[in-house]
Amino acid sequence: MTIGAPLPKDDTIRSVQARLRRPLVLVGMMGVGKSTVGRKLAATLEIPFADADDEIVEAANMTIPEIFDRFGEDYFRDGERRVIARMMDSRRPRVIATGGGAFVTQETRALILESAIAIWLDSDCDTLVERVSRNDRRPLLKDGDTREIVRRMKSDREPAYAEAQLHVESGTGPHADTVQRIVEALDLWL
Ligand SMILES: Nc1ncnc2c1ncn2[C@@H]1O[C@H](COP(=O)(O)OP(=O)(O)O)[C@@H](O)[C@H]1O
Ligand SMILES: O=C(O)C1=C[C@@H](OP(=O)(O)O)[C@@H](O)[C@H](O)C1
Ligand SMILES: [Mg+2]
Repeated sequence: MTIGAPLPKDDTIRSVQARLRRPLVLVGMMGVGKSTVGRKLAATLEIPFADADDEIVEAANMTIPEIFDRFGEDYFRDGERRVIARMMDSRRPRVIATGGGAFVTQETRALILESAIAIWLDSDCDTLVERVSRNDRRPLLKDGDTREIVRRMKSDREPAYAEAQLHVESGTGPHADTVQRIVEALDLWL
């Protein structure tokens, strides 16, 4: 009997670990699960995890809503690009979760594609809306109807996300299901 979500087979994990030579960078819409799935993916592959948003907060010594409020989105994107550029300096394998807009900035996207393996995590709008509604830490959602903003943003951003090397569904099941799909996609791709 299997209890809980399936985990990738040990030999698949070991085979991916042995062939991984670059960081894995999770990209995709806010609420898709980059931060939470990313942490679990890193634990599964026994490699370090970092969240670019956390590094921006640390570097600026301000929360993300404070940065948007005081300096605006362009300033945030510039800081995000610099933080991610620094993170790409080391090519050692690790998992990096980005904020949803990072891969949409052309220069940041080019940096990631050159140095890492980008994995586009994708969910339908209903799932995204449900997940982002769990907290109010995302400044781009504060003015207007969340469903409408998410729908428009997803459609605007999809051409950029589609440049990622891998595309993996982050469905309504447990996080471990998404981790399993990522490991399987890497096993085929590497
Ligand atoms: N199967 C799942 N995959 C990803 N996230 C999930 C899943 N189930 C629930 N969530 C939740 O969705 C919310 C958003 O996840 P988060 O990792 O912060 O997304 P992101 O970093 O992409 O904005 C969190 O509360 C997370 O626990
Ligand atoms: O999609 C975006 O533009 C943003 C997503 C957020 O990160 P998550 O994708 O982790 O929510 C954060 O970087 C900021 O609020 C902007
Ligand atoms: Mg996140």
